[in-house]
Amino acid sequence: MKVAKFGGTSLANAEQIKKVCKIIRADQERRVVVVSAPGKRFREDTKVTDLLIQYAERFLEAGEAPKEKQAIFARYQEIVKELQLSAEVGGQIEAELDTVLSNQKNLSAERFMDAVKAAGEDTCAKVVAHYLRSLGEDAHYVNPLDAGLLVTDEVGNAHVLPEAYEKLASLGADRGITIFPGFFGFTKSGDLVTFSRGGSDITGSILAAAVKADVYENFTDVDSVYVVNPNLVAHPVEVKEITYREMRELSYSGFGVFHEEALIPAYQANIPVCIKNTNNPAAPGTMIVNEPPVSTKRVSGIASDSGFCSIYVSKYLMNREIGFGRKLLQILEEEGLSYEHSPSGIDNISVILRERDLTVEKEARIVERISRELRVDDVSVTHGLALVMIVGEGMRQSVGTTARAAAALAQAKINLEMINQGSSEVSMMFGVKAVDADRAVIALYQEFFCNEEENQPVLASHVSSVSV
Ligand SMILES: Nc1ncnc2c1ncn2[C@@H]1O[C@H](COP(=O)(O)OP(=O)(O)O)[C@@H](O)[C@H]1O
Ligand SMILES: N[C@@H](CC(=O)OP(=O)(O)O)C(=O)O
Repeated sequence: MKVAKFGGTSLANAEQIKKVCKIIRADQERRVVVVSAPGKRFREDTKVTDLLIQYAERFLEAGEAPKEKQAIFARYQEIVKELQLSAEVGGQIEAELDTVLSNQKNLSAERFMDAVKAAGEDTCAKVVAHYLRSLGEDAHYVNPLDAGLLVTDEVGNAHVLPEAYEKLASLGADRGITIFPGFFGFTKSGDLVTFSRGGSDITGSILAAAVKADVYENFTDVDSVYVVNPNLVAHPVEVKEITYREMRELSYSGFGVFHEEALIPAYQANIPVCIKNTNNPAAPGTMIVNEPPVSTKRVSGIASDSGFCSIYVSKYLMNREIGFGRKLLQILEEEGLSYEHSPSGIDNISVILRERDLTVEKEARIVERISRELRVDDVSVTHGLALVMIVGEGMRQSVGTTARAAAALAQAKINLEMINQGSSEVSMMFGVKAVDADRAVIALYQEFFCNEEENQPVLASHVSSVSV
């Protein structure tokens, strides 16, 4: 059995939904289908999820938001009309959507926001199920509450609870085609909570693990994952196969094509993931697998993400001071901050954080506490950083990758704020000024992918020899 997830771009309008349904009908193994909310129809368009957020913000501010509500209804009305669903079905779908948008009673502002956001996927799932039925298929919408998709109570950032998998397993035995809305689940007390943005990928992965699917197909709008963001480099090299570990690093570092948290459920259940194109389903796509291929390129991908800052701390003989690292991280913990990376030297350490988590007040308090409580020689904060990551299982087997990357960046006149090799040895991180990030990615792409000889395949670590 296959679990197929279709992203917002695949469901942006009636024409796209028709393509999606054709894909579902083309393979009887596609029995569990996860859908996102309609995405952008063209570059300047607004995703339905963003329209819903605008609506909820305005509603919470003014007690009503008729213009914003109409924009949402208009998207679904157009889809319902072009799919030639009956007026009765259209009316029912609209009434159910209206109930969610108008019902703020007994809900806190943040719960209302999550309920409204989730209505994008929920309504879309109902539309797709109705359309498939109009084509004669035995398709049914399933609500995550009834199915048992239990999640933590972290509004806008839920995580699946382990007991959800057992409950969701029975979806595999359901008759016909299950159409399941992505992006949200329910707490044990029955409150709706959404995953983080882009989280329909996570729903698909959870369902694939729960029903022990043969493959989790993730349909989007590109033929494959590319070694670099295709918005940055025209027609970059395609990735045919990539490991969970490489993809996790690259998703974390900015590959927007697949949510970074979506790999874990599939990985733990050993379900291969295939990224495919709704607009070109015949293309083989990219397989995300457990082991690297027998011969693997040293670099599998290059990504970058901005919005980081670094707290630099130096103190003579820091290496001899037992508990220094713990005390430093404890200050961050007490300020409610998680950290991303922490490169260190003998007398100094840097802690990299997401900038959005560090308010001006928190920063001042942290700097003051580090100076006073840890009696350091120097503490400073650098803002506006981007992390550029080169990732590849083959890096473990090859020497000189860091030197080549650093030389390529130097040649492009990009100043390195820091270098950090991931402990797994499949990634190398370069901290650069955010304004230099795109140039850095392009320079690294040219270094590792524009000269084939320079990125010759090396043997993967699990392979001791190849027979020819
Ligand atoms: N390395 C990459 N490979 C492929 N696509 C990428 C990569 N990095 C970023 N993207 C972008 O991810 C987009 C697909 O993700 P997204 O817009 O979230 O799709 P969906 O609506 O299907 O969820 C692509 O159109 C592409 O612009
Ligand atoms: N619609 C939600 C969840 C999602 O996964 O969307 P998409 O498949 O368009 O990335 C969002 O925009 O965040």
